[in-house]
Amino acid sequence: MKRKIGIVGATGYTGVELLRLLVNHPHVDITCVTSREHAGSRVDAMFPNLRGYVDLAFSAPSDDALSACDLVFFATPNGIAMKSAQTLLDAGTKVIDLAADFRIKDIAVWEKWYGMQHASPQLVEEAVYGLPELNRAQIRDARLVANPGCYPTAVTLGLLPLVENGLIDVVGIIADTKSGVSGAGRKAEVHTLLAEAGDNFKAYAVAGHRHQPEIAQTLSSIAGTSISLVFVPHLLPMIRGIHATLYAMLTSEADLHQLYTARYAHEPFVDVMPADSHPETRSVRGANVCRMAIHRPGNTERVVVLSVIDNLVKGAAGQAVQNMNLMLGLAEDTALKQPGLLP
Ligand SMILES: NC(=O)C1=CN([C@@H]2O[C@H](COP(=O)(O)OP(=O)(O)OC[C@H]3O[C@@H](n4cnc5c(N)ncnc54)[C@H](OP(=O)(O)O)[C@@H]3O)[C@@H](O)[C@H]2O)C=CC1
Ligand SMILES: CC(=O)N[C@@H](CCC(=O)OP(=O)(O)O)C(=O)O
Repeated sequence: MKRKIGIVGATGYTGVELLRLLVNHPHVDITCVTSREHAGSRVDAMFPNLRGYVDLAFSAPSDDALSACDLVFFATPNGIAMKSAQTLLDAGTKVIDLAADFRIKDIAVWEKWYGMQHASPQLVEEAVYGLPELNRAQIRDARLVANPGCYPTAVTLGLLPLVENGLIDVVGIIADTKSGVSGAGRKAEVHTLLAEAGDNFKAYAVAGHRHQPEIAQTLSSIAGTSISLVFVPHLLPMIRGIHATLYAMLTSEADLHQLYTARYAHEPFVDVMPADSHPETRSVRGANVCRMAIHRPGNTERVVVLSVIDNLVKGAAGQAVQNMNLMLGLAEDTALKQPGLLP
């Protein structure tokens, strides 16, 4: 029997990406898609790429309607899923939040970075951080999954083998990251206008970005000690993609390429390229893949990892479907095996 799936916020960029991936999923039926602004409109009127695939209209979000689903994705701004999650879980509906409501375990830290009071602090401990390469077994048993942020996915996967093996200095790691404008969502904002973001390149949030504590939480818990990480995001004049350039100082010698290939040998959605390669964002466009390569410039103690993802796929909707497959006891790669879109 097919599982019933709901998507809250189905008119946003991650919402429509969930739709694109799930219409080809053999074991699920999308039964409820919400939008407050476009309630009553047909999905394929708004998204013609889905004509012939989806015979549904958007409805206003309602916990009653969503509770009839087996699993609900929240592809909504921060602070929305936390208001409905308890009701849905009580009704037996599993929840995956693509926003950050359940990512940070320390509620005071979350409230500081997200500027609001948490509405469901009782659920934060239970929520599983949805990075399958780290938490696969717990995700399988989870009712509530906090899908990781886009930058944290690229950065954490890029540093994981080094941190797990205690090979780098945990002070002074640098994550120099760049994102395409779809990372900012579909809502109208001046800084993502073509005339503002096009033919331009700039850093932002250097003083502090909410993904820094998310990355530090994960890496610190792996390292068993507090990690210090400088995280600098930049906005690139492209639509999809994240490129993370990660710098760390080695404290022990190891064959790093061998370490990475062994760590990710059985991971369906992590690709380690030959050492000294240069992964391109376009190679993962539309694909649920984190592609990376390891460098030791000048054979010094400095290691440089290059890690790329599509922010909307492995950075959001694709990773969410990967988590859904695990939570529903399905093959993890169902509906997710496709290469990136070149050129
Ligand atoms: N874009 C990206 O690359 C990534 C995004 N994320 C996270 O995923 C979430 C969704 O992002 P994205 O798709 O880009 O966002 P968008 O701004 O593109 O879409 C947001 C969606 O949420 C709905 N929505 C807005 N406010 C509410 C509300 N109060 N109640 C219910 N629905 C609401 C909107 O529809 P309507 O207003 O009509 O209801 C819309 O469908 C965000 O939390 C984002 O941080 C995570 C990783 C990557
Ligand atoms: C380019 C851009 O603006 N990116 C967004 C981050 C993406 C995002 O969606 O944030 P979450 O992953 O935490 O949900 C930003 O920096 O705020």
